[in-house]
Amino acid sequence: MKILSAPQTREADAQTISEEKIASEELMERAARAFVGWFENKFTPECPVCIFSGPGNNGGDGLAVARLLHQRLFDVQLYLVNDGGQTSPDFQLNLERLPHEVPPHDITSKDHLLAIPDKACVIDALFGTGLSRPVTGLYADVINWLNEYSPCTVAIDIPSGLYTDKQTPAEGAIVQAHHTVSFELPKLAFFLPQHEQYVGEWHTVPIGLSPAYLAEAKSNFQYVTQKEMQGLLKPRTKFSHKGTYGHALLLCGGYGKMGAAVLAARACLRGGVGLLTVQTPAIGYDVLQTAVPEAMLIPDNNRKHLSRLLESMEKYDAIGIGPGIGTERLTKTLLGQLLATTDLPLVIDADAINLIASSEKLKAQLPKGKVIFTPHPKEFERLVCKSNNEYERLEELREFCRVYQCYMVLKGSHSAIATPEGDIYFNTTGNAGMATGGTGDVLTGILTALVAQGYTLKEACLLGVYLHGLAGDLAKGTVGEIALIASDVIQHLPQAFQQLRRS
Ligand SMILES: NC(=O)C1=CN([C@@H]2O[C@H](COP(=O)(O)OP(=O)(O)OC[C@H]3O[C@@H](n4cnc5c(N)ncnc54)[C@H](O)[C@@H]3O)[C@@H](O)[C@H]2O)[C@H](O)CC1
Ligand SMILES: [K+]
Repeated sequence: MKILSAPQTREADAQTISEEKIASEELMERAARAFVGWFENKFTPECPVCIFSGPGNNGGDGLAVARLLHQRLFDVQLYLVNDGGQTSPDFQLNLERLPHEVPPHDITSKDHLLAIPDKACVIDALFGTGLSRPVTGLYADVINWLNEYSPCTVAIDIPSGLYTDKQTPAEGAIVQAHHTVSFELPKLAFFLPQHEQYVGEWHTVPIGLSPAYLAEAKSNFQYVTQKEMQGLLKPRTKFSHKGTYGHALLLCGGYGKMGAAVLAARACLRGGVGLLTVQTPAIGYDVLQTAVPEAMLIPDNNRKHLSRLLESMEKYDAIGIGPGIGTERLTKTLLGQLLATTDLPLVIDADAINLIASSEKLKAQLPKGKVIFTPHPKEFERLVCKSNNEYERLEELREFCRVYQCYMVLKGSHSAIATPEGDIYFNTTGNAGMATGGTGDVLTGILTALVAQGYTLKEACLLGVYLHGLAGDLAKGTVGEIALIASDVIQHLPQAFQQLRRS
């Protein structure tokens, strides 16, 4: 699903109004009703509501919400914050529609701010997508005060002060919302970890924006939905056999790091691969054969580290390399030989990324259109570069994938999947419990399995990352976030496949 920029949101708005031949105030009413529908599911009328409206249409939404919540028996206090600027026509209209039981209180100085009741919910309707400069002055005073004293803040459309699709200048104040209820689609800003403290939990509510506009709009940013992922999942056919689902080769493990190999191998098998061969240092022989009996094992000549590339790779369909391999010189040589000789698709993770990061020669050997990298932010920094903020990092990510014609999964709370064409997809499954050792090895196993089964590299990235997160979410349901370990993710993969198939 596309993510729109702030100007595109305005265009979508305008096209909807013209196609449906409605007045803009009607779209605002729809938006307010959609917000109130969400709000009523979350809060009861026992909860006092304080609404802070700014001068534009986001403020107008706040006024309409005040009226609708009052009709639904909520106790509403309404504050109009204005430093002397113009108000929008739809703001004016909704001001006139307010019932007399909801008198607006003007806030034109911070001295006008009144204490917020302990159990109140604050609705932030100061600014939305029309924010045109960093928030300072009176508005910043109000935002800073809300951030300090509001027990619970729900932002309408976007936390006020946060830019929709670019870096917010450091001097701008930003609301720290607990919930953000965005109209129709999430904003790009919601997917960046640097904004977690502002966005809180985000939700979307449909307001019927023009489907034609949404279909035609060009955007390099998308987010992954369950429906799209369900469409990617291939069914198994009755007359299939293990050969139908590919043969994966995993190069992983090292002295003291055999766990990484076990996790990757188990995840690869649970990812649906037909056959799996694992090459590990000799020391891993007993470990792998005992822990993962379904996998075939080729021990390396070297006891502790991978050192020798297999002579023939013909029977394999995909190779995963990296978990637990270390950065020994011999292993680096093996990786160089692999990059230079193979025409198989490669999933490159962990120390294999670090090895490539340390060598321009290895980077130059990367086969075009054949590689998926799966770095976490530190590995990304080594492989690509450091960035000043997460927007800059997204640009660096796109550029790297374009130059090297590769795919990359930048792991994080909304993992970003970049393609050689310059598109970035944000994943929507997963949870903080997955921030634990070994979950990356699990992802490598899943991706390798999907590529071996014939999914394109892009499909494998999207589906694999989605399923990995979904399995993590299901695991959270049984063990919670704190105690969750990588093996729990593997254990819940079967359920994740089943849930996606059924959904
Ligand atoms: N399609 C939709 O999603 C719908 C969105 N709606 C809501 O409308 C806002 C966007 O409204 P807009 O009037 O364009 O912008 P804002 O309310 O965000 O603010 C504009 C207002 O504020 C002034 N301003 C901008 N930046 C600053 C600043 N830093 N300091 C002070 N003043 C500032 C600017 O000059 C204007 O006067 C969207 O988010 C939704 O909430 C509609 O309800 C319909 C559907
Ligand atoms: K807002």
